[in-house]
Formats: sequence, C-alpha cells, structure tokens
Amino acid sequence: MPLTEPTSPPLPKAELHLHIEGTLEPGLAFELARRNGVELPFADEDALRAAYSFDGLQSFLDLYYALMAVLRTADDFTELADAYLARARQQGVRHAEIFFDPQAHTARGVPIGTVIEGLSRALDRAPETYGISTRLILCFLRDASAEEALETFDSARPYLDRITAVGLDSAEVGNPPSKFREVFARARNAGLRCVAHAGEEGPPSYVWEALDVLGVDRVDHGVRCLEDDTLVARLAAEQIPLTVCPLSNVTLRVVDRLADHPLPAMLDAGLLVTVNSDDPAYFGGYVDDNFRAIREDLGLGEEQLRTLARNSFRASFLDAAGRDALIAEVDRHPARIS
Ligand code: HPA
Ligand SMILES: [Zn+2]
Repeated sequence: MPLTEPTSPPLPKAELHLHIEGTLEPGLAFELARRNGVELPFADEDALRAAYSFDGLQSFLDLYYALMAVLRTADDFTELADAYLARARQQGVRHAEIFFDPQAHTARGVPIGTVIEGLSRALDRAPETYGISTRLILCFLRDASAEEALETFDSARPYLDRITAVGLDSAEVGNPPSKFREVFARARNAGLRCVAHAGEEGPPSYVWEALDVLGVDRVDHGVRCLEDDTLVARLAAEQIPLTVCPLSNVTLRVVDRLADHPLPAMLDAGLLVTVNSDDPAYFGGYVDDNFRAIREDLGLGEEQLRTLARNSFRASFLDAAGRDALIAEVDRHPARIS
C-alpha cells in the first residue's frame, strides 16, 4: 500500500448537509425506473453519467429534479435512504441530518406522507443497522412561491414529530431568504430548528438575511461570506456553523479547482466550518471522499481534519451528551499515517 493511503478507518463524523434525493445513484435510478414503468431520457447508466457535467447550480438542479421521477412509492424512499446509510457508515458517519424536498415529490403526485413514511422506515432502524443516528430536515424550494412553502409546511403538520428542522434550497439567486420570513416563523413557533442555503451562488446579503430574517441556527454553504469582513466577524463571534461542501463547490463551479477552495481561509478566520457531501451521487464523492480530497488538494493536516470532525458534532442538533460522546470518539481515533 502506498504511504499516502490512510491506514486507519475514516474519522467518526456527522453529515449535516446531505440531500437524500442527491444520493440517487444511476444504478438505483434505472432499477426504480424499470420497476415503476418510468421512461428516463437516457439510454443507460453510462449515458446518464455522461450528463453529469454542470456549469452552475441550475444545470445540476435540472437533472436532479428530472431523475426524481423514478421515486414513487414509500418503498422507493426507504431503499434510497438505506443505500445512503450503508455508504455513509463506510465513510465514518455516526450521525446524519438529512434534507428532503417534499415539493419536488408532491408536484409529481407523490403525497408528502409517502415520502416521510418511506424515509422514516430506513432512518428508524439506522442506529441498530448502521450505528447512525439521524434527523430529518424539511426543505422549501426557494424558486417556488412563499405561499407554496406555507402550504407545504401545513401539509407536514401531521408528521412534525419526525422533523427536526426546516431548510431552504434550490435556485438561490433572485430568491433571497427574506421571501420565506413567514414560513420560517411558523416553523420556529412549532418548535423546529432552522437552516438555509445561503452564500453558495448568492451574495453575502443573503447570509445576513438568513441570520437576521429567518433566524437560522446554521448556514448551508456560506462560502461567499468571505466577501464581507463584518459578516465573517459575526459568524465567528457567534460560532454559527457553516456546512461547506468542497466537491460540490468544484462540480457546480463555485470554485474553479479544489486547490482554490476557501476552506483553509474559513478555518483561519475562526469560523465553525464542517465538511459535507451535498449531493454525493452527482458530485463525485461521499463525505469521507470530501475529507480525503481536501487533505490531498488543500494540504490539510491531521489536526485540521480532526477539528472538522469535532465541528460536525458541535454543529449538529444532537443534545450535549450525544455530542460530547461522539467528540470523545474523534479524540480517541487513531491517527492516519500519510
Ligand atoms: O447545492 C445545492 N444548492 C441548492 N439547492 C440544492 N438542492 C440540492 N442540492 C443543492
Ligand atoms: Zn445543498
């Protein structure tokens, strides 16, 4: 084995920025298409993979929503989540806070209850089967209307005991967080936590709005905060977590090359940064693949990688005892020899 290969198992970590629909691998997509009689506009898996070349967020989203047509029954969602959890376990994930996009399914006639029940079946047995605890985060599509988000939240009310937080995703530019002030207030009143994608393609002002208008507990992506020193100081002072997704940022052209990624600058600025996979079936790797890539291309060392793993638990919605127990596992983890 070459000396550059890690010789210990992956660091224990939490994954906090993961769209379950973005874990749909071509193999499962074609299997579900056959099973459900859905015709995909690709001849085979290779033709589908060849379409995984994006010039920004929208070109990815077009394919991401198109491929979801294969997800129809509760069993499909169970299978999707099980496939993710099995891979996540191999990547050292001990806790996962998982996004789902109900409007992308209800718009196709799949009831929200089918989605939540299907996902829950896999998540409920995940501690036993995979040693992974989970939370579910219901995301609103920001390129749909504020009224539709309110209707979606109301349709989720019977299932709120299975939902930990609400989030905001899809096409960012032109759809600022303030558009969703009311639905986030409603979610908070119902006892949910709040997160939002901001500062991926959108400007720093969207991160300010996520904090001050939506009152988010975490910012998803947030990399463009570095364009605003006052914002960086605020995020660092309040230790507001940022769920950064390095391979996603390269694939969606937020940065040109991984070697240009601002993650080291974010750590140096004292930000509470975590590393995540976003849509791993599309972006070339699961979460430990992201850890490995930043180690290789950004030259991050053992202690920085451990900090990122500890941060993932600190930034999670686990209670203090759960967080501390998993942070202690990071501390006890044997060093990688590289
Ligand atoms: O990276 C993303 N950004 C915004 N919306 C998304 N929906 C899935 N992935 C993403
Ligand atoms: Zn995302």
